[in-house]
Amino acid sequence: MSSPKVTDVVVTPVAVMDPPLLNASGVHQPYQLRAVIELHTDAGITGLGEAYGDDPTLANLRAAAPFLLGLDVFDLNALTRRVEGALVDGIRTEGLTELIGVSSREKSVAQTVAAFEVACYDAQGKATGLRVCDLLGGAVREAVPYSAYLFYRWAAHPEGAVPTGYPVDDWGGALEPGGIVAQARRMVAAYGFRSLKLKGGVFPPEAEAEAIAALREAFPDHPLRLDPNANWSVATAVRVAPRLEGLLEYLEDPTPGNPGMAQVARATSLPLATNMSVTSFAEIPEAAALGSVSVVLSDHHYWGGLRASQRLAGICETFGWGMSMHSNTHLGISLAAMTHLAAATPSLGYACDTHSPWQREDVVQPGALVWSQGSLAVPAAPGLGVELDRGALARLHRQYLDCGVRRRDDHAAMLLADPSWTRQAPRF
Ligand SMILES: O=C([O-])C(=O)C[C@H](O)[C@@H](O)C(=O)[O-]
Ligand SMILES: [Mg+2]
Repeated sequence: MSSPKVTDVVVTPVAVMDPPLLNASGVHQPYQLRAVIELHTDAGITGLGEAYGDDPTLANLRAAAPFLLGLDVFDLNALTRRVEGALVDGIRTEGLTELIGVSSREKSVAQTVAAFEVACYDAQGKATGLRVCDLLGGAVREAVPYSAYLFYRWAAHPEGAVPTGYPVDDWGGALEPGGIVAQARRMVAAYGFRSLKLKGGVFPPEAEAEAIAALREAFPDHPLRLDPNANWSVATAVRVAPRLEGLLEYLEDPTPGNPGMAQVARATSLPLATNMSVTSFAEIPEAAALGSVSVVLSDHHYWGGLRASQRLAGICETFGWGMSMHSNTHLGISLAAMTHLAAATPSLGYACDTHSPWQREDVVQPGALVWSQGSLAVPAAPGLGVELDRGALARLHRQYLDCGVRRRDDHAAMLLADPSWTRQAPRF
């Protein structure tokens, strides 16, 4: 078999409708942006990848694309070298959102490599007839558990934020414990999720602790998580965390930075998890020295891809840290990649996050990703096991061109509803 070589790289930005989900930064915009990557090869095989679709990410993907021509899709070290070489000058380092930690040059390179690496793996699988999880060392689980991602939310985006005819979803608002429990009941009934994660940092911690208590009462056996996205001061977190002991499987990013997280860790028996204070290899030594975290949420989109995520898994094992998986709004290509990675990573023991239940649009053909009892079966077809829906891709690209959103900005979206709103970090 001769290895497929890249002959063309196509990066297509798309916009997908997103509900008004509240978080520490504000509220989700009516559209979230993604980029679909197609690596065409001389073997007639096309590898698929998916990345954020904001302007800085697109600029980096497009800067790297010409350097990939002729790349052997099996030569992932060459991929990294080529992307690093392409981004020497003019790299865009603005982060997607403060909710996934600080931005850096290293992280922007890692994001760009990751997007293309997934597409290379998809092409490798299609060339060999193997699934991506098999290329990653073999599946240790054929069904990957995910958690229900619960959000405080409004029923609809504020007036003026959406074009005429923008369809309101049927989830309704959820601004107090009863609404969160109802949301959880619907999600658990539809998907069978076991772990339940509440996105916090929206209301005062006592109110969010009440929502957790209500979830515990309604779901006595479901592991629970709360993620205030670093919107609590150290003092607040030290006061509130002990009250959550016995209720949560972990508390995610109560407060910013490893030094603050370490103070909280000393004040509670709760495991502290993070996708904010440890989001790159450079941040690991500080976390290990301070003892700030005991669970790391991987995310192949910014850790540098599937191989880098497995490297992270090894480091987590060394330090005795648990591993979970973070999610931003994503489509089916990323969901397939997350599922293959989790299937092939033995120590990824916690149910992964996914925004899937909130998405109403996708670029992949239906049928490959099947939910059962809160888990996704690893797709059976070679590569990632998902196929592009070209009609949907064209429609969602048109939506991107028309919607005017070019960067994620939850703060600006919140200001539309409340012009007096100010971002304080941490707020509580
Ligand atoms: O676990 C997390 O921190 C996230 O998933 C960050 C995301 O950006 C989430 O908060 C969101 O989409 O609002
Ligand atoms: Mg988080």
